[in-house]
Amino acid sequence: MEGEAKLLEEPPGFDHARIEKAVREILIGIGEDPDRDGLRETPARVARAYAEQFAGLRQTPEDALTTVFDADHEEMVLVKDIEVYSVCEHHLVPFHGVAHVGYTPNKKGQITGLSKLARLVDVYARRPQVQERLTSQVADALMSVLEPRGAIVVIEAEHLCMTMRGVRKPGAKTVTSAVRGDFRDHAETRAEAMSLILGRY
Ligand SMILES: Nc1nc2c(ncn2[C@@H]2O[C@H](COP(=O)(O)OP(=O)(O)OP(=O)(O)O)[C@@H](O)[C@H]2O)c(=O)[nH]1
Ligand SMILES: [Zn+2]
Repeated sequence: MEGEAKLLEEPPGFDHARIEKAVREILIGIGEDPDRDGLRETPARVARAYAEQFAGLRQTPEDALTTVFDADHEEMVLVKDIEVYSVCEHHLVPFHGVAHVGYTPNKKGQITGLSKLARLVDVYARRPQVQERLTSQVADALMSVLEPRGAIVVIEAEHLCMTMRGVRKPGAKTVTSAVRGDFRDHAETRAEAMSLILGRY
């Protein structure tokens, strides 16, 4: 699948004990005392938080796009401003922003539940990511599961690794897009989607 991350064939089950052990080591590594009151439960808390933040590693797009309806609608469907939280794979710190996800139903007029598009974003956002891959994975998954005539995904995000550390440029926004099918082939369809995304309609 285009843009698909190279993951382990079968990602192992989530290993709480291993994460707890590693977080304890990190605390020691930064010069902290992992046995002091405030930190004693931290390794277990981090493991629970990671189980949630990285739940997408154990999910497939089919888990998200569970509902497909037949509707007499072949025009564009776009859900914009879907809040997205992910974690950059370089520094394991968050990047967050909004995703806009659209598609044009196939000739059979098959559509999916609107919430399912947001769930699909989460399947890929809840993994160590780069924004570019997240964007194309959502577009490719939509194409392969729903088989629409086209798909468009635009993500606007701020990366905390550029804000709170490193180059320290708060406010810098990264915009990525992936267009498939008729959004790639027809400039007018793409322009219509972009004007809906930008609120110029
Ligand atoms: N293309 C892309 N780059 C990203 C993303 N998230 C973080 N990065 C970048 O990944 C790069 C990693 O660069 P390195 O030079 O290996 O790491 P570093 O020394 O911590 O880099 P600085 O962040 O510049 O301090 C940085 O330029 C980050 O801004 C992303 O989603 N997409
Ligand atoms: Zn980063």
